[in-house]
Parts: sequence; structure tokens; C-alpha cells
Amino acid sequence: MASAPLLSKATILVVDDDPDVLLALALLLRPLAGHVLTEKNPERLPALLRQERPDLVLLDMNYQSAANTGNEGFYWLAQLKKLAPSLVVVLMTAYGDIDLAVRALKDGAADFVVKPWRNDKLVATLAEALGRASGAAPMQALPANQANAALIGESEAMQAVRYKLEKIAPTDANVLIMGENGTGKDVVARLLHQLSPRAAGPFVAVDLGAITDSLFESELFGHLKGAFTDARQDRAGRFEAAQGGTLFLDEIGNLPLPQQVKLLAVLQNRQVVRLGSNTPVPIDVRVLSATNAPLYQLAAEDRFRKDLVYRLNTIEITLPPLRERGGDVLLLARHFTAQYAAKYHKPDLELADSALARLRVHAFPGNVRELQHTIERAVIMAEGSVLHDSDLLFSALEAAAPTAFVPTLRLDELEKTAIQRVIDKHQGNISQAARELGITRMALYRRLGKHNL
Ligand SMILES: Nc1ncnc2c1ncn2[C@@H]1O[C@H](COP(=O)(O)OP(=O)(O)OP(=O)(O)O)[C@@H](O)[C@H]1O
Repeated sequence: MASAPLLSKATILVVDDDPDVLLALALLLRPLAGHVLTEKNPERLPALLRQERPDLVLLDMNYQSAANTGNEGFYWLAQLKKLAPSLVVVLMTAYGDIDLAVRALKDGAADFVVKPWRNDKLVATLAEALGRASGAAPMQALPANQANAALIGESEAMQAVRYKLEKIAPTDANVLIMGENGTGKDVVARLLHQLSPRAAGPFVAVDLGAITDSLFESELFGHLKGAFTDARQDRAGRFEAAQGGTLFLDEIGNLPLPQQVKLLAVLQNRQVVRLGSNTPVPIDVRVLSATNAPLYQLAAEDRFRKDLVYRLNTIEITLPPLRERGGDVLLLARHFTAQYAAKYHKPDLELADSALARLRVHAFPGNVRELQHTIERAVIMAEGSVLHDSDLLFSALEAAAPTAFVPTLRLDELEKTAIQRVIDKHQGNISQAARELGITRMALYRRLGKHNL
């Protein structure tokens, strides 16, 4: 690949059909870059590429002429990469289209910036993209290992989550995190904060499922002394407490409709009014929310406001259940074994093959939390230096817990889940499990092989 020059020497072509955007970017970039060109019409890209030989194209994804689907951006990205494979292309996109932009990265875009942009971030993004193309060390590398450290998992599903997380964290986009109980939604929310420019600010979590209706407003928006009987002094709400940082609204699916209206108003106006006050307080807060409820189904049934969903879900991250993460179960099991072995002063504890086999077939309705608790219990009870399958006691509580998610309707997934559940029920006894499933032991072994169990 031809190596790209530094920003101060680079020729940059900005393509956007909004003349105001072109003017603003030209004013910003001219003092910093070697040469800056602007173009309203993407049709002229091939000619400009030949004549001007830009090092970097800053390309808008949406054009008035096309319906706002970002397809035009994809089309031009593909053309540019065909005509000049080593060209550095950075996309510009609106908040709602970040998902598209993330996909565009896979199609060869070097990076993307979100409109309205922050000048310093935009300049840093362009400089980094050029730096990467020239093989130089990134100017301001994202501490990606931080995310790897806390969110264990190498399965394809978890790699996709981590990729999205690292890409989305530095933006100010609202993120809706979905997934069954215990899948790591809280971990993801904390990582999004830690990897964001707001990391030095507060991270404030609110469990909306635990706040009573009557306290909702005062908890979130604050109150003045005397606003209600127990308000003995002025108090800031969670929104104000999160100023300059991140507010994490957990269990958002549990919020009753009247409270949804109040939350929506605050998110729209970006200001709160404390109970008993008339003075609005502007808020500078990034909002993350999480739920294990089927939010879209609730919205379709008018039990959750669609306009609030749209405010919250600029980006969505869905965490897969542990049973769909393949070998991650064993990775996590080893991680928790080491962690609790250290905590309970039982060094050198290891998982026996029988324990690994047992973990592989368990369905984990309580997901990572269930695995963590199972291993902790086993470590506490362990007598020797090896944990056997008989040391793994899965909680009947979790096995009985109905999951809020509609299960898959794929036949092979249903079969796999049924097998896992029945084997669990019979504590790994294959003969009894086969009897309950109505098949022979051999047939069950064949299916275990088929499903990689
Ligand atoms: N990928 C992971 N790597 C390491 N630990 C994890 C991972 N996912 C979850 N955990 C751990 O599992 C436990 C449950 O995770 P967490 O509380 O984030 O789940 P949750 O989806 O928010 O659950 P709930 O819906 O019940 O609130 C935590 O102790 C967390 O640290």
C-alpha cells in the first residue's frame, strides 16, 4: 500500500451536498492540511480522483438526491476503493446512522465521524486515519485492551459485540443494551463509559425497576427543600449527578408509561427541572439504558412509548445468551476459577475434564452470572485441587426462571436447548436424559456431536 502523508502534507477532498458543511470543513482544515478541496456532487468523484489525487476523502453518507438510507455513501465508498484501493476514506454520518457507518468500516472505510462533529475529534480522526495508512503508530489509540480485559469472550458473537462497543464508545450516542439476565449488560455500560471521552466524569447507574413511582421524579430530576413532606433539603437528581458523564438507566423496560413521558421530555429538552422549582437546569449527560424485556414487542403493544425507544436506541447492542457463545463458557469458567481460587486462597485449583464436559452441555438460563455463582460455590466447597463435575451445583432457581426473551424458533436451536435442559435436569446422566427425550443413548450421543455439546 502506498504510504499516506501526514495531515499537514495531505490533500483532502471533502464531499457533501450541504454547502454550509463544505465551508465549515474548509475553514477548519485549510490551516492544518496540505491542500483541501471541496465538492458538492459525488458524481464528480472519479474525475477528481484522477486530477487531484487526494490522500483522504471525507465523504458524507447521505445525499438529498437519494432517500436517506446511506446507500449512496456505500456506493461511493465502493467506487473509491475500486478506483484507488489505498485511498483513505473517512465517512460522515448522522447519529441515527452509526450502525451503517460501522458496517461501512467492514467495506473499507478507515473511520467515521458523527455529525455534528467536534472539531478537535474530527481533526484527530483524520490524522489517525492517515497515520494508520502510513503505518505510523496511532496518535491516540483507543485503550482497546481495557475492553478485552473486562468483557471475556472470543466467540464470533462476542467479537462482534466488542467491535461495536469500541467503535461506539467514543461517540456521544445513546446506547440501548439488550439481552437476557446476567449476559453482561452492566459490564458493557461501564465499558462504554470507561472508553468514552467522558471517562473522567461520573458514571451514575439507576435501577428503574427498584424506584417507586412516587420517588421517580425526585430521584431522577431532584427536588427543592419543602417540595414534598420528606424533602428536608435541596437535592440534585441522578441526571444532575451525572453531569459531564454517563447516566445508565437499567431495567428501562420496567418503567411505567407516565414516567416514560417525563423521561422523554427531559431527553428531548436536555434539561431537568427539580421538583418544587421552575428553573430548568441544562444537562450534559450521555444516556445508556438496558433491558431484558422485549422492548419492541412492548412498544408494538403500546406498553412502551415508541418515541422513547427512538430516543434511547441510537445504537443498540444485543448481548447473546451464554448458550450461544460456544467455547466462551469454558474461557469464562477458567477465568472465574482463577479469580475465586485467588480470592479464597486455594491456589492451583483446576477444572477436571468431567467439569468442562458438564459446563459444555449446561444451558445456563442465568447466563454469565449463573456460571460465575456456580464456580464460586464450587471453589468455596472444593476439598482438593481439582473441581469435578459433581462439584458443580446449578441453582434450581435459575433453571426455573422464565426468560423474558422469546426463544428462537429455529428447529436446530430448539433441539439443542431441549437437549441441554434435559441433560441438566438429570445432572449429566445420559441414559436418563435419553429416556426423557424419547431417543436412544446412541441417538443422543449423535446429537451431542452434531450440536458440539
Ligand atoms: N463477558 C464477560 N466477561 C466477564 N465477566 C462477565 C461477562 N459478562 C458478565 N460478566 C459478569 O457476570 C455478572 C453478571 O453480569 P451483568 O450484571 O453485567 O449482567 P446484566 O445483563 O446486567 O444482568 P441483569 O439483567 O440481571 O441486570 C457480573 O458479575 C459480570 O461481571
